[in-house]
Amino acid sequence: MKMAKNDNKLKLHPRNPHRARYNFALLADSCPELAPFIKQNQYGSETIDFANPNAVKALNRALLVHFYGVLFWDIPDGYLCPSIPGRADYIHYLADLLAQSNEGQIPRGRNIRALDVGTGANCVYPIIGSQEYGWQFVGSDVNSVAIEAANTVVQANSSLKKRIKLRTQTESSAIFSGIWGADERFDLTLCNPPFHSSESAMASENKRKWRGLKQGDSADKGTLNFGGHAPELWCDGGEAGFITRMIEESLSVKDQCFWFTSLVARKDNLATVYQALKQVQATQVKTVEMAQGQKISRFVAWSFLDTEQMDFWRHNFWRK
Ligand SMILES: C[S@@+](CC[C@H](N)C(=O)[O-])C[C@H]1O[C@@H](n2cnc3c(N)ncnc32)[C@H](O)[C@@H]1O
Repeated sequence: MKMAKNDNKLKLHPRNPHRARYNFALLADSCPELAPFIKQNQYGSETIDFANPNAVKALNRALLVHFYGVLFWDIPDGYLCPSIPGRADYIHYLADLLAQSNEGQIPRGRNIRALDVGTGANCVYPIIGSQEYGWQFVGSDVNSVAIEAANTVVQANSSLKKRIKLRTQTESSAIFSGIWGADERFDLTLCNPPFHSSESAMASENKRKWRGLKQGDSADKGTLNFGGHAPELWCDGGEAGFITRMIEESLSVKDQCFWFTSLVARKDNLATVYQALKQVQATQVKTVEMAQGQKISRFVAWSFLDTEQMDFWRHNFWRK
């Protein structure tokens, strides 16, 4: 089992455009609604109040318009307002993963198809992936309100409309079944799984994080998930349970995907994930570490294809 490590753990991916400090003046030029939230911190630098969900939402809108040309983006009240820099990192490391099987070249364009499991109302992974690399995305979610909100964003932006489709998962315990067409191929699947195992576990963890935020921890790059509608953030079995179900289901579409991947936020869950991958006899398994603000995150990637099948795949599907 290979463990890919970053040279500098606290830095975002080299291609991540959010590596530099936020230039708030430039961002407010692109999105004037950010301006009223900009203030000076104790060192005289411009910042916003990262504990204020409206300020974080305005920052996200500014980042999405400035870096990704997304002219309209919104989420319903209480839904997950993601940290854009961290989400972008996962996409760039996925591009590297594909490049490793493509003579170092990142495959770009509409031939590359990705499935974002649990895309949420924010639809941020498909937005970043389609704008950075031209990939096509299907975003799935069990929450129909989230799917409707994501679809409103996609339909409002002509650059997204051609590349992103949304599908509702009607069976809450299913991951791929009901979403993945009989002959459908995906080059990648990605997922930021529901993390907590119950609503009460989520409430106590959030309380702890908010206390930390008020004391100034990890506020600068917006590493916390602001908002977050309860069912977005928890499921039976928590993160480990969700990923285990995904691994089990991946077996049924094993020849229709190049790399399956999922974030694993809690390091302690890796052992369970590796055990599940052993059970299904995945041919290749990689763990890729990423820096997300102050903490290290990671995703696990698995495939049922061997290198010969991967060569066949890229010649057939990526070179058209
Ligand atoms: C932690 S949120 C991630 C949202 C978004 N991708 C992000 O990173 O901000 C997890 C998402 O998974 C969705 N979800 C839960 N069970 C699911 C399932 N079986 N299939 C698809 N989505 C599911 C939730 O509704 C929620 O939107």
